[in-house]
Amino acid sequence: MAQAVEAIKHTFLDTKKVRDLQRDTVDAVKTSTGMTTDHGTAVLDTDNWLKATDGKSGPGPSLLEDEQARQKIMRFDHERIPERVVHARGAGAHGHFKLHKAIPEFSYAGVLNDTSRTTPIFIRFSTVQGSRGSADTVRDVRGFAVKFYTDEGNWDIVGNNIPVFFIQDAIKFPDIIHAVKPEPQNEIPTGQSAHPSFYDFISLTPESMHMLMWVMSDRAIPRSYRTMQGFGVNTFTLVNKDGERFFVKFHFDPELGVHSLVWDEALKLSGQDPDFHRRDLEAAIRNGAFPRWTFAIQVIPEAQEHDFEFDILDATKIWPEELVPKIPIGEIVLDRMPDEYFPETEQVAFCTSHIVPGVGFSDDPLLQGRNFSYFDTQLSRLGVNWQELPINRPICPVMNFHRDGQMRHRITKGPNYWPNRFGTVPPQADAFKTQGFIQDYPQKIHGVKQRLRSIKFNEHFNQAQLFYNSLSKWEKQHLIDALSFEMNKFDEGDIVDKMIDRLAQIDMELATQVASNAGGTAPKSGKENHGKMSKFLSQTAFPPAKPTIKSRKIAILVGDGFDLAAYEGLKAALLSGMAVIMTVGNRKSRVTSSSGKAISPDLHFEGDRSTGYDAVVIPGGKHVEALSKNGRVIHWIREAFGHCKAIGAFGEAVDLLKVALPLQQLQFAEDNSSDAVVCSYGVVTARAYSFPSALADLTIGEGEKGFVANFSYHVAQHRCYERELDGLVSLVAF
Ligand code: HEM
Repeated sequence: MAQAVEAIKHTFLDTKKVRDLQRDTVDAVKTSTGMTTDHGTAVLDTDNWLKATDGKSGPGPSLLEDEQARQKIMRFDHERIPERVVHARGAGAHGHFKLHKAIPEFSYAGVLNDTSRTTPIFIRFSTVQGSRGSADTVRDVRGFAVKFYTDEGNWDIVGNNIPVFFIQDAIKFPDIIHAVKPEPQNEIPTGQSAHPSFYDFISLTPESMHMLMWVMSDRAIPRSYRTMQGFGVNTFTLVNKDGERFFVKFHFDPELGVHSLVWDEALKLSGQDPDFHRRDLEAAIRNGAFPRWTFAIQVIPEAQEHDFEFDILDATKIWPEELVPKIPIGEIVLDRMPDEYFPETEQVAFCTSHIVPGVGFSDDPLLQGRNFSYFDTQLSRLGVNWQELPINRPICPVMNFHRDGQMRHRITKGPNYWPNRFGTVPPQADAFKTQGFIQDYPQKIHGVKQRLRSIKFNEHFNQAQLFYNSLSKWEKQHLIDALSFEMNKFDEGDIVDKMIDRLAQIDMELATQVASNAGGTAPKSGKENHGKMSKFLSQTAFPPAKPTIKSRKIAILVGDGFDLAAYEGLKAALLSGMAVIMTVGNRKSRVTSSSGKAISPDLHFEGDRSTGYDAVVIPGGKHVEALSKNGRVIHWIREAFGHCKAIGAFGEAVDLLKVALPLQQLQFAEDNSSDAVVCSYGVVTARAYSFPSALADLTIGEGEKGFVANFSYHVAQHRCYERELDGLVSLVAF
């Protein structure tokens, strides 16, 4: 799908990492050099292999001696490297971190204390299950991995968009991943957990049930990487100058609020635009709508480790914000796309073991295993010198006696061992001490070796219940629908029944509905639901800071005879709110307005679908007559309605909506002489209309004067799920 975007000039921050990468960046377009081999000699012909010929009857065999041809083929033969064993599909972007609030009381880390710094970052978002070529919008956890290039070394927070994990101990990671990846006998299904192996495993692994609730919720089908929360998941520690230690969890909250696709839309997008999320990220950054997240921490002093009914080192548990409030301390911003995917996004390598002084690990058994796994996997994916790659190397000096190995880049003069007679490159313990810091926190440990888990790790359902109870009505229904969809995909009834029994330990109503939908046996008994709720778990708890249409994608539908003044006024008003506007017409070549002037739409109805947009709007004009008889246009409107998106129409176009959505419950503007705006289930209509003259002051709000103010408000609300709750969606075919 072509996605022309309105180009708005923007600049990225020129950070130390941006400058560092320039050392290894060349611009093929600007170079004055002609083509050369890898060893620098001139290439004369890149189209014809050197052939033996008698000079009369044409070319004979290709000659092995042709070094240039051999090099070209051999280089190509070895272009691929192993994809990541998990999180293979991803998209990355550069940006920076600004600390707003220093936290010396918790940590002496420079990056968490110096508010004057701009710390460069690189983020890679990913799906977990699918291979590199799988679709973006599958139901899956999303990776949210952040590399901070701090002045004290690289710090990686390798998180997800879900705050808990499937398993408690890293030793089970290969099992859960084997179970969720495609079935071993046929490599089916790609990018999906809807298969018996996954449900077999989790029905036998009750610690997975909390995470399962999150994965079956709308969190696992985000609208955009830009509308996801990020969570460090594991428990880390912070140490302050006085040697006091704190447990910490890391959070990223999106400026745009948390917003998801609906399942039918996600399924369709997997085919219509498998690159939906990476395209969205790139479009936003190139348009200057830089994605932003607040960086926040939750902190528990070491002495309070055992004060909770759950174990704070258990990665299948959250720290409810009612008990441990989040402290916002800074902001991350993404403002630059990579110049080349492979050397940056593919070769970036994150390690949970990459922390900076002032940040430490905890005994979280999942984290401890991760600290081994990431470093280890980079060895086979990238080789032993992977930390020298431009995207991975720190911006601060690196100096040690690690040497050699494949693809060693750096040349170091002098000794390669310690101690040496020059006293060169000493360990920095003394320097640390004189600054009053401790590098290795003297943590007390138990004295017996056993394969065991903490007793509190045995409780698996309280927080699964808390999450389920905290969802809005529509979120609960989506979760039930998701489980019903997934378990519809296989016939192993015993697995379904085992799952129903597990679900009954969360909520009887949930289990009963899924059993009915997925053909399982209705549960007879379960665990009592404690009924507790948290205010911070539903997506509805994370609206945008203020209503905005910034970076939202809006389609304006037009056909021959559209009202040009109305179209131009509408477009200008929406652009002033920094929305991304695409005009979709009955063809891409010139569509003529009622005044005779023509425009060239960005796309045409057949070549695009409503799924790629946040909202659809139709200006008035005579085009309405033809559009009302165009099945594809009717489908555009019905599909946007079914996916609960804001829909707007004004002037004659209100009649088009009445044809497309003939539902008694919907109200439309009727009085041709009035500019009153009618908002009904996120469908916004007005007969008479005018547009704001001072476009810089686009007002957004329900009940404000004017069509655009009200339409924009409903776009800003993301979706109108009341349509589902009141049964309107099921009345429309889409
Ligand atoms: C808290 C639970 C976990 C979270 C939040 C998490 C998150 C992530 C993320 C975001 C990535 C992708 C990094 C990138 O974009 O390059 C990743 C990759 C990976 N994870 Fe995890 N993971 C978790 C648990 C584990 C565990 C328990 C293991 C193994 C013991 C593990 C092993 C791996 C491996 C091997 C990769 C591929 C890394 C690469 O090739 O660069 N993960 N994980």
